[in-house]
Amino acid sequence: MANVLTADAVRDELGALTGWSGDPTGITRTVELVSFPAAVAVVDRVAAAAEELDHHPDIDIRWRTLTFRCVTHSAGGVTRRDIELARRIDGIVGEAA
Ligand SMILES: C[C@H](O)[C@H](O)[C@H]1CNC2=NC(N)=NC(=O)C2=N1
Repeated sequence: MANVLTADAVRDELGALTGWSGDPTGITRTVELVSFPAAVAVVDRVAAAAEELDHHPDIDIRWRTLTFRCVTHSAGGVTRRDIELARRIDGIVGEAA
């Protein structure tokens, strides 16, 4: 359970993110884009950010709706790496169509 955040810490971090919910087992955000290509373009940019961070979200793609889930699989819970990835995803989504 190395560096997995407590429930209180996750709650505090969620307050500074946009539209995320969850707990120490994982944090999730669902967004709707204007089209399927726009959603896939967001996924492509998130993929680049994930590679930069070497930290990858679980991604569910359903037409224009994307659901991102962040958890540090090797730690078995939410760590600071997930918070940073979520912050990067918020930036990408905020700039999207
Ligand atoms: C070797 C590489 O650093 C690890 O496999 C990384 C890759 N991306 C990852 N992403 C996530 N979400 N959890 C991990 O434990 C993880 N581990």
